[in-house]
Amino acid sequence: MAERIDGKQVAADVRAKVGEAVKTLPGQPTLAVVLVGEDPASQVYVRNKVRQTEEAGMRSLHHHLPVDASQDEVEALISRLNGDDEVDGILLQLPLPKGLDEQRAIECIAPAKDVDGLTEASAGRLVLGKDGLRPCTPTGCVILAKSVLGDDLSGKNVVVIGRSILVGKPAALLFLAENCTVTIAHSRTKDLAALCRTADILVPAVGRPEMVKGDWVKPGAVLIDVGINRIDAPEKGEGKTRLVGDADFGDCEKVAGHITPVPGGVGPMTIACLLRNTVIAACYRRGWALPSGL
Ligand SMILES: Nc1nc(=O)c2c([nH]1)NC[C@@H]1CN(c3ccc(C(=O)N[C@@H](CCC(=O)O)C(=O)O)cc3)C=[N+]21
Ligand SMILES: [Mg+2]
Repeated sequence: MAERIDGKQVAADVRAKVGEAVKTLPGQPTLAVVLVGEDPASQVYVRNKVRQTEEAGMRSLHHHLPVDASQDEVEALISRLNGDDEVDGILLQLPLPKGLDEQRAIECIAPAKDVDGLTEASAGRLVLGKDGLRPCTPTGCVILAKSVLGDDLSGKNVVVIGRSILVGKPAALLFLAENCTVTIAHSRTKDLAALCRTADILVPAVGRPEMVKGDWVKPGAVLIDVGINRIDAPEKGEGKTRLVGDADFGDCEKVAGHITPVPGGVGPMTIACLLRNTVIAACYRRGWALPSGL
């Protein structure tokens, strides 16, 4: 039976390290969170981000625009935060309400404050192997893999399933930067199961509930499940739902060596890495030395 990787615990460890790092800095990093509209799930995420930012000893500013805010209003707020010397990081909560152009809005964020790592500048620096702000969920995947395999991932075969801008592509590049041998699988990949069985580290990130089965997994492999899918759960009662990953946990845990659960796996790491990026952004921008142990 696979050992469970406790993402909640690893995320708490990262946040504790961030908190320790913050104490050693000459000033207090500030994260500005921008929420547009009233999406209930986004409101929960934003509340968690604000709370955890403050728990790590940083300042958070919360900006809320109405659901009918125009593209110009969103971009004007971002420009103002770009120009505000107090602000180290800007998080534009996604998705934006219909009618707004997400990519254009993200592109307004000053690269130095891009704590989500989603601007063209951040993506370009990742491809070029330059230091910079890395996307949070993929960074969380690498940290989770290291939590069981140790810091040296060199030579590991990694299969990332999914090529999204937010997760799949940057995850592949981050594992490549760790000297892994990386394959990106996607909807046109032939014999996906056989390819997945070559993976020492398997990273499904497609948003398809329980797609990865036990016989896709190499015995002893590390399975980092990025999917967070809400599905009907009639066994819990009428109208009830539950969260599942992209891997069939009950099936895969019989084969894998280590496996992340959903919930409690990659999800909590995303926020922890956002806090970490806020410290990194503050240090780069203000010319502070990056604290060790981050
Ligand atoms: N600019 C931006 N950056 C983001 O990083 C971003 C975003 N927008 N919009 C929404 C998605 C989603 N996201 C999650 C963060 C934490 C959990 C998380 O902690 N999930 C818990 C379960 C939560 C539950 O029970 O619903 C877990 O997996 O254990 C999930 C999803 C960040 N996102
Ligand atoms: Mg695809």
